[in-house]
Amino acid sequence: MENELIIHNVSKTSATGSYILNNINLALPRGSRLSVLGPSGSGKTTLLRMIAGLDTPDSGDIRFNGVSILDLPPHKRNFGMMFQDYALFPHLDVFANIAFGLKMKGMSKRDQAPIVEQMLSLTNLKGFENRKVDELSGGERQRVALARTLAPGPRLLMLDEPLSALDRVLRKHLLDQLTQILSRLHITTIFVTHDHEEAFAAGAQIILMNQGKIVQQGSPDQLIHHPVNDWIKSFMA
Ligand SMILES: Nc1ncnc2c1ncn2[C@@H]1O[C@H](COP(=O)(O)OP(=O)(O)OP(=O)(O)O)[C@@H](O)[C@H]1O
Repeated sequence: MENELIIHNVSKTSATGSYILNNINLALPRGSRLSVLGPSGSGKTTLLRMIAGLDTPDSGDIRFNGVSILDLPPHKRNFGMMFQDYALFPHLDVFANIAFGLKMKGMSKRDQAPIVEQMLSLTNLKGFENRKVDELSGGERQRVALARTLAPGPRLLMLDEPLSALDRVLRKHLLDQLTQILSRLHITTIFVTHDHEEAFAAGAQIILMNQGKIVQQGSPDQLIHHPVNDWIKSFMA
């Protein structure tokens, strides 16, 4: 399958000279789902921010459909990113939250409506249009955030710890819901987490990061049964 996103020799160092990302190489086929797994501080969010255009590498290249995107500002990349805290607008209702990106694109309210309808149906939120976001449960907020991210039709979807704000008990259930929604979409997706179970459920391929490096890439089975070093063995245990 053709690779859609290519990350080539990407590195970034901090002001003190230590690596935040150390020679990252990655190729994602169109429609694939990748989980980025690693402990806190391993560089997962920085990698997403670079793909999104919110941060720039010191060296290396990021290409989408064969074209370098490093000079494109975030809004021109047409990628969707959902953050840990969802960053919803509490004073707006569900409809206005989902329509936000469409409004920013200058789309008329008339044209927004059918897209918002489609998103409400995809995320099982029909009937919630006029509810204020601060009256919703954590799981409902998560689905509003997903609907808002998907409404403008992004070419790539990035989810940064999408379950971390939720109750432990709810997580498994919501992870199932999230993966069901994603499997209906056929959109290339990158799912960042520090939780093995979430990583395995969300992506067919996993990259395991530590100290700014990809230490192993493979299927859940390869990571569990064939860890390439002792650090990975103990992290997976
Ligand atoms: N702009 C920056 N300048 C200096 N150091 C930075 C910068 N951005 C991130 N870092 C450092 O780089 C490392 C990687 O951070 P990053 O947020 O990417 O990790 P992470 O794997 O997403 O962690 P978490 O799971 O805690 O969110 C951390 O040690 C962080 O403190």
